[in-house]
This record gives sequence, C-alpha cells and structure tokens, in this order.
Amino acid sequence: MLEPGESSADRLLSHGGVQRVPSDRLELFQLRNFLDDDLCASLIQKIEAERRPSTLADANGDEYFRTSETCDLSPDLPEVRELEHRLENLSGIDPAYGEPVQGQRYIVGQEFKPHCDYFTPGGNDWDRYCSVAGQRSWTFMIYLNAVEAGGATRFKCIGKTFQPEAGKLLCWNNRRPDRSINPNTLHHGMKVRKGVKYVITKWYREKPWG
Ligand SMILES: O=C(O)CCC(=O)C(=O)O
Ligand SMILES: [Fe+2]
Repeated sequence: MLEPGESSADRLLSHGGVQRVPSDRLELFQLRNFLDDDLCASLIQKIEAERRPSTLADANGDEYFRTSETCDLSPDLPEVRELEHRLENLSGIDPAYGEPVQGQRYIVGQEFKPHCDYFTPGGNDWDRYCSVAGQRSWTFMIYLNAVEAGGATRFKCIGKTFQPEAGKLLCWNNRRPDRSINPNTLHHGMKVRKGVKYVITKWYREKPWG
C-alpha cells in the first residue's frame, strides 16, 4: 500500500512501458508516449498563449540560471484535467499533494542550469515555500515536442542524458529511501540550439498543497 502523497518504484513499474534508469543512486523512470500528439499540441498552444519569465526559488545571484518562460496552466482546462487523470493513474499520488501544473518554454539559447528540484532545508526560502506543503517529493516532467537541436536534460551524477521527444515522461524521487533529499537528482535543462522546447512540469509535496 502506498502512503498518501507517495509513489514507489513498484507502483510505477506496474504501468506498462515504464522503464527504470539503472542506478542505485536515485529512483528515475522514463515512459515514452505518455501523452499523444494531439494533447501535446494543445498544451503547447496554451503555453504559448500565457507565458511569463520563469522564476527561481533559492535564488543564487546568477540571473542567467533559468532563462526560460513559464505558464501556469489552469486546473479547469480539459487538457489539464486529462493530464492530471493520467498522472494519478500512473503514480498513485493523490492530486491534492500536487502543485499546479506548469508549462515551460525554451527558445534558442535558453536553459535551466544544473539544479535539484527540492528546496534547501533551512535555506532562505524554506519557510516561504515549504511551511504548508512541505518538501517536494516527486517530479514528473513531460516533453511536449522534439527539439531540432539541444534542449536535452542531463543528470550529471549518473551520466545520463534524455532527449526531448513528444509525449515522453521522466519522473524521479527527489529523496532517498529514508526521505532525506537526494543530491544525485541534479539535472540540467540544456540550452536549446535550434527550435523551441516545451515541457510540462508537475511537482508533488510531502503534504497536501492546500
Ligand atoms: O527542461 C528541462 O529539461 C528540465 C526542467 C527542469 O528541470 C525544471 O523545470 O525543474
Ligand atoms: Fe528541475
């Protein structure tokens, strides 16, 4: 049985097509064709329509650290409902533990430098971001298109790089089995060299989002 708000390797691997990336340093999974092309195209349209500069928690003084744009996708959109439904079916995580779905867009030269998705415990922004919902637990990320050049996601600590592909999902546990943060989740949304890159990001918390 899964605890509320949690997923697990067993749960994810029981879903046809899910592959675990072989590493004992983190729990990381890939699923091709999680979303079909129509849903991807429709989500891209929504992201195009309403984007704003991406922001950074735990800012580190580098204004070029995350240069993409972000779209807050309304939970009322039929596309987002469909996505949420699929995510719940895949992960078993109660949607109440999820942050609102976001879209990210990178044009040529834009990137998200190497980072982890968890918040630094005791860091400047810990209270602001985590006092209600707690730490980020799982990340689910879906590529909405193939990119002409660049735009891969590189997990440095395990030497693994993923290429954008329409509908492909990556997900990982930001913590170790004892639920301490896992620095091996360090990843880099690399610069787009040609074309435009669109992804969906969905983060879950250890407590209900509220
Ligand atoms: O765009 C990517 O490849 C990575 C995105 C990411 O790491 C994030 O939004 O936290
Ligand atoms: Fe990230």
